Amino acid sequence: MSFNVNAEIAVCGGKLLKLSHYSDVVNNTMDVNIYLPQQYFTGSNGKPIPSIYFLSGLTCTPQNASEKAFWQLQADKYGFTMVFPDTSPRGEHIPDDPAYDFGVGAGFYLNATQEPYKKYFQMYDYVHKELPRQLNQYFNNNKNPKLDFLDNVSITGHSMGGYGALSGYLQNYHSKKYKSCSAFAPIVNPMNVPWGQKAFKNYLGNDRLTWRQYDPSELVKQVHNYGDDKILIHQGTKDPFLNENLRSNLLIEAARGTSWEDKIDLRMVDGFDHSYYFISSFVPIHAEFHAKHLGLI
Ligand SMILES: N[C@@H](CCC(=O)N[C@@H](CSC=O)C(=O)NCC(=O)O)C(=O)O
Repeated sequence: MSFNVNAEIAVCGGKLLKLSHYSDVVNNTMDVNIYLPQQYFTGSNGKPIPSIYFLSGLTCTPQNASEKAFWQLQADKYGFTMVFPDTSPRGEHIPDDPAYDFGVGAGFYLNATQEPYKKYFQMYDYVHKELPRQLNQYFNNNKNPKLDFLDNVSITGHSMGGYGALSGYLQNYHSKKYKSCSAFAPIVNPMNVPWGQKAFKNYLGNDRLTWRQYDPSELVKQVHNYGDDKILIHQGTKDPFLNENLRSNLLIEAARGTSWEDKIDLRMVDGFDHSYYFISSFVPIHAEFHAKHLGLI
C-alpha cells in the first residue's frame, strides 16, 4: 500500500502532509491529510505518537479542518498526530446528488448497501479499518511504530463528522478501538432528522431497523458503558442547523436510564454558530480531553 505525497507544508512546529492513496474498500483514490507534530521530528522519548481522527462535515474535504480548526497548535502542545480523512470518494464516476447533503462530500461514514452507492460509499470500513491499517503500513512498515494509528487513538468530528465520530466510537466501544470521543455540533439522531433520513434511506434502504446500527441515540441504548467513559460535545446556541438537524438534546434524552446517563458532557455554548470559528474556539478543550485519555498528560 502506498501513498502519494501531494504536498508537504510546514505548519507550527511540524508538517502537514497532503496525501492520496488507493482504497480497496471504496474502490477509489482517496485524499487524506496528516499533521505530524513537532515531537515526530524532535523525538517523543521513544514512545509511539498517538493519533486523533477528525471527521469533517457535509461538503468538506480534508482541507477545511486542516486550514481552519487550528488542531496543529494543540498537536504540538501535547504530542499527537492529526488525521483528516475525506468525507466521501470523489470523481465524475461517483454517484452524486444535486444537493450538498448527499453523495459526494456526504458519505455519512457508513457502509452503503444500496445501488448505485454500495460500490463506493463504504466510508465506515474505510475510516475505521482500512485507512488506519494503510497508514500504519506506510509510516511504520508494520513494525516498531513511531506513529500510532491503530491502538492509542481517539476520534472527534464536526456535524456529519460528529455523528461519524459518535457512531464509530460506540460501535467499536467494546473493543476499545478509540480511547476517547468528542464532537462539535454533531447530528446525534440521524434517523429522526432530515439530513440523516435522506442519507440512510438512500444508502441503507427503507428498513429503519438497519439504520439503528449507525445512530448514536440508538447505540447508547445498545452499548453498555462499563467504565466511567464520558463523551464531550460542544454545541453553539446560534447554530442554524441546531433545531432541525442536530438536536443535541435528543442524545441526552436517549441516554436517560441507560449506562450513558450523565456520561454525555453536552456543553451548550452561547452565541456560537456552526462554523469553523465555533470549532476552532473549542478545539483546545477537546485536545486536552483527548490528550488525557491518550496518556499524554
Ligand atoms: N449550505 C451549506 C451547508 C454546508 C455546511 O454548512 N457544511 C458544514 C458542515 S454541515 C454538517 O455536516 C461545513 O463544515 N462546511 C465547511 C466549512 O468550511 O465551513 C453550504 O453548502 O455551504
